[in-house]
Amino acid sequence: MDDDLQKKLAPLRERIDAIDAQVLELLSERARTAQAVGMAKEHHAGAVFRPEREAQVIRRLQELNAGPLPGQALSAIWMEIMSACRALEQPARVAYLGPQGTYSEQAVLAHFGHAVDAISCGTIDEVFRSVETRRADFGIVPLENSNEGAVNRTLDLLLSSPVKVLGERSVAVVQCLMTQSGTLDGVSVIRSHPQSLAQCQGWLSDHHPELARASAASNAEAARLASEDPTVAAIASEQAAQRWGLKVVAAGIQDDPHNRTRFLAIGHLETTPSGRDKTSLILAVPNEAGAVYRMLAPLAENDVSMTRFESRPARTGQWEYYFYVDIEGHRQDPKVAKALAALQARVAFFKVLGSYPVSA
Ligand SMILES: C=C(O[C@@H]1C=C(C(=O)O)C=C[C@H]1O)C(=O)O
Repeated sequence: MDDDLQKKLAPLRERIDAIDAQVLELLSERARTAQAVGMAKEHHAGAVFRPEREAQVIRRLQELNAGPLPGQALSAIWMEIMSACRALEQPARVAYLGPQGTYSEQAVLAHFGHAVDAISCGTIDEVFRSVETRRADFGIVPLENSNEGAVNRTLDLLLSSPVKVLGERSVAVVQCLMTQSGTLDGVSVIRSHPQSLAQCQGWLSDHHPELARASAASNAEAARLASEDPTVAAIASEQAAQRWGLKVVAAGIQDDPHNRTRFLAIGHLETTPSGRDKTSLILAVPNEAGAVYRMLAPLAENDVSMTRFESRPARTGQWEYYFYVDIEGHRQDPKVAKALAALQARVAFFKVLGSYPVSA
């Protein structure tokens, strides 16, 4: 390295070393304090993971932040700090739709941090079952994709399962084309989950109309298959490429550059209000004129905003539907509580899936 540069860097690096030592000292102090919280909770049989508190910690730091680090970087750093502190109390066991390298795994790490026992499941049903039987403390399930719409299996299981929704996490979907060699030489087929193939169909038709497309159980499974067969290319996340030792041929090939998937965190916890929350409900009304209008009136009357409305056939063969409704606010907020009480009195079916912090 050139001498001049060396001279400039040496004192700056010394300064960084000194700062890191201070940061470490403070982190250790924070971890000891979190352990004290853990002991108090154990004494009172309180839950280790408190989503509303974690949301507040991150929101407060976002407000305090004067830069230069962007807010997103702070959130990611503090998520890991809290994850490590939590793990001193007890590492969370989190079930997700595997295998490793799926966007679901990314959602686990973004929502709970890396200091967790991530349990890979073969199906969305298995994720729910793992939480219900308490093999896992929490689960992460895909709810909707900004391109492809709702994940129906998740909607159906939310209806029948006793688990609660305790958080949401949106993950940017960046689809990558990958092979063993990093080129498409000798490749005859592109494999991926059908939803991912659908998300990239414009790009594939423009760039590689000659290559056959075939479905795989998951993107990560497609990557695994490609790692065993040089004639297979996979569409999956960059993490899957790393996991299976593949090279990326093209990145960001999804037709919509803003493609995102929203996941829900499920478990047995009831969260308390964090200050900015959402409540998810399932409702049904008799199949008659004006019923949906009347069903929703208590929300408007109590000034509660609806942020999502989705219907799903009730499978009675009668053209009846379940409505999946998200509203702003926590079920313990007075105006939400009032709206929900009025709503419950007018519907044929009423289920609160949970109230939880709006994700940053
Ligand atoms: C330390 C606590 O326990 C966990 C860890 C947190 C943290 O590290 O800040 C926050 C909430 C909990 O998930 C707490 O409840 O305050």
